[in-house]
Amino acid sequence: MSAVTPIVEPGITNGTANAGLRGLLRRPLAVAALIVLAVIVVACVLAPVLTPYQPLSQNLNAVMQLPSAKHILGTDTLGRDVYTRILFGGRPALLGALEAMVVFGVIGIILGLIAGYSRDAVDRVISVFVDLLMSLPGIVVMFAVLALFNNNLGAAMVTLGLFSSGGLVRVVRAATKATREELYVAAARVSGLGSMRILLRHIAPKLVGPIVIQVSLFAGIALVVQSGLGFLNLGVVAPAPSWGGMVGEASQVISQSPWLLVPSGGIIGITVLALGIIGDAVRDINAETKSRSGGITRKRALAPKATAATAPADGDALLVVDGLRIAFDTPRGESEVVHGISFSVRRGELIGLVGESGSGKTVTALSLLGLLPPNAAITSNRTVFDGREFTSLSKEELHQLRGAGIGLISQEPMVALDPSFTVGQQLREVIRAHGGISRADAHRKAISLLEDVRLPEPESVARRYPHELSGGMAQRVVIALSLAGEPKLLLADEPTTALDVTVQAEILDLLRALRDERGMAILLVTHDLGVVADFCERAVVMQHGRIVESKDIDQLFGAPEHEYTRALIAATPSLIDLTDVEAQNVEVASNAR
Ligand SMILES: Nc1ncnc2c1ncn2[C@@H]1O[C@H](COP(=O)(O)OP(=O)(O)OP(=O)(O)O)[C@@H](O)[C@H]1O
Repeated sequence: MSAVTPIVEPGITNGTANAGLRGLLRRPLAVAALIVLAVIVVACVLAPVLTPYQPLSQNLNAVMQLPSAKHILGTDTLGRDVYTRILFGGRPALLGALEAMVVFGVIGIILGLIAGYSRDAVDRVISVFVDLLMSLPGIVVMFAVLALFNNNLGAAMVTLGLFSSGGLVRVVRAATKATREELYVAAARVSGLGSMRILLRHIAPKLVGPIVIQVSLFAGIALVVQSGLGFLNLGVVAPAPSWGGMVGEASQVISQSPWLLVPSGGIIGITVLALGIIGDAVRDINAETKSRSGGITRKRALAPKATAATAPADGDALLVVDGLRIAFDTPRGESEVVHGISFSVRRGELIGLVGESGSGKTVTALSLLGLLPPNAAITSNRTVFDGREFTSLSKEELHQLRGAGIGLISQEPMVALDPSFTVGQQLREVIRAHGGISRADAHRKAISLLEDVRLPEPESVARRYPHELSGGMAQRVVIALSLAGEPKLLLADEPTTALDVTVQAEILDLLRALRDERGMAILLVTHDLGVVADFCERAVVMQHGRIVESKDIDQLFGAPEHEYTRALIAATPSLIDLTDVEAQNVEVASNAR
């Protein structure tokens, strides 16, 4: 066991220090906690000018007095002014907590950043060091240090900070690992920026939220430990004032003067509470920032607008989208990006939604799952999935649909995996969320899903953290996660964009094989006509938020009608030969008829 294990937040912030401070100032409770903390710190620092008494001066004629105008918090067993002793006693308490916090923060942040950013050997060495720190009984070591260093409180607090820093190293390491996989970090690396600059400029600011949470929570813990030492008359030795020592003295005379426990215990409680409130507020701000930037928020429902689009016939369609419009509320006003599109997906069909960047493919797909950010307004005449009209579904039903009826594979597999949990833990969590089964059954199903997505050594993969996977493996894990709810429709948003060419082909082969085995439909969102030609049976072509053409693949490539489709084909050189062949096929077929 480590000295103190801070609470590990799996979330990773995208917030900046400024946004965090603004968020704090918008929360009255957090502002009150900040003010209380500031007043306590300033009062302790300015103690000599805020009180006419000395902390050690005794008056045996006025012992254990209740608060009065002369002694606003009363006097103790030796007639010393309690208010004065609290002010002076706060100095070692706050200084000790600060020392522990600095050591905790510096070691946690530096080692976490280095471990998270470097690969292999350095990461492994730091991880072993952290494991070692966390396995040693830090509190016992702290007592040994006190004995060794002649009751030196500073040395004890440094020891506490060091032995508690393992948890922070892990949090920062996981957050750094996730952030370093972001596309913009890769781009910065490719553009020749040095590691130190990338770490300080691109990664460290993203970690401010989790670090502030951990450090503020630890500060409270350090203060309690420091007070505990004072209570045991260690570190700050009587008659010198310390908050813990004052609690100890008050508890000895609790039957004669119960009041004495109030100011000494109260100041510790108030300070720890203020630190806790600040930590909680930062955690809330962090979660809000994350959900805003991650866009995992339910869509804003509006009344459907009339549309000129023709409603597709349901027939044996699994999904029917009729007159879908998507608009974003932006600082420049409302901007409609999808203008009343209609299309359908048949059961078990491999269908492509294709178009250039910005044509509205992704927002169309995400709108089906309610995954657009809150500034999106979605309207449609009708959206029917598996015979059920979306607008008739309650929040809970729509939530169940996500993952169960419709699965999602995102562009960036690493973004879809939580860096703080192993593959097995994440799979088990999703499996158990879908069907209340036992842990052991969930584990068996997780392994079988990993086998289904053709991952070798599934047991070993299940034990790994996301950062221990290659891009192709991570995408297979994401596919396994999306299969956990046995969806009827899989939305695959550019599932191969982040992968190299050979892995891309393997992932597409896997998706095709899974469709054959499970009979689910796959809606592939892509800008790559080559992928569409290779994978899909039918394609819907989008341009500027409108569908310009929707056809079976042979027809689309053989006889493209719209000039935009022709331009897209012409811009994909590998397809030009294919279209010649397809054109001949279409011609032969029509001659035969
Ligand atoms: N949160 C948002 N706020 C405002 N506009 C947005 C938001 N998200 C997307 N858009 C706009 O919606 C339009 C369609 O975006 P979408 O991501 O669907 O394009 P896409 O066809 O998938 O392109 P890409 O392949 O580059 O992702 C774009 O003009 C984009 O700027």
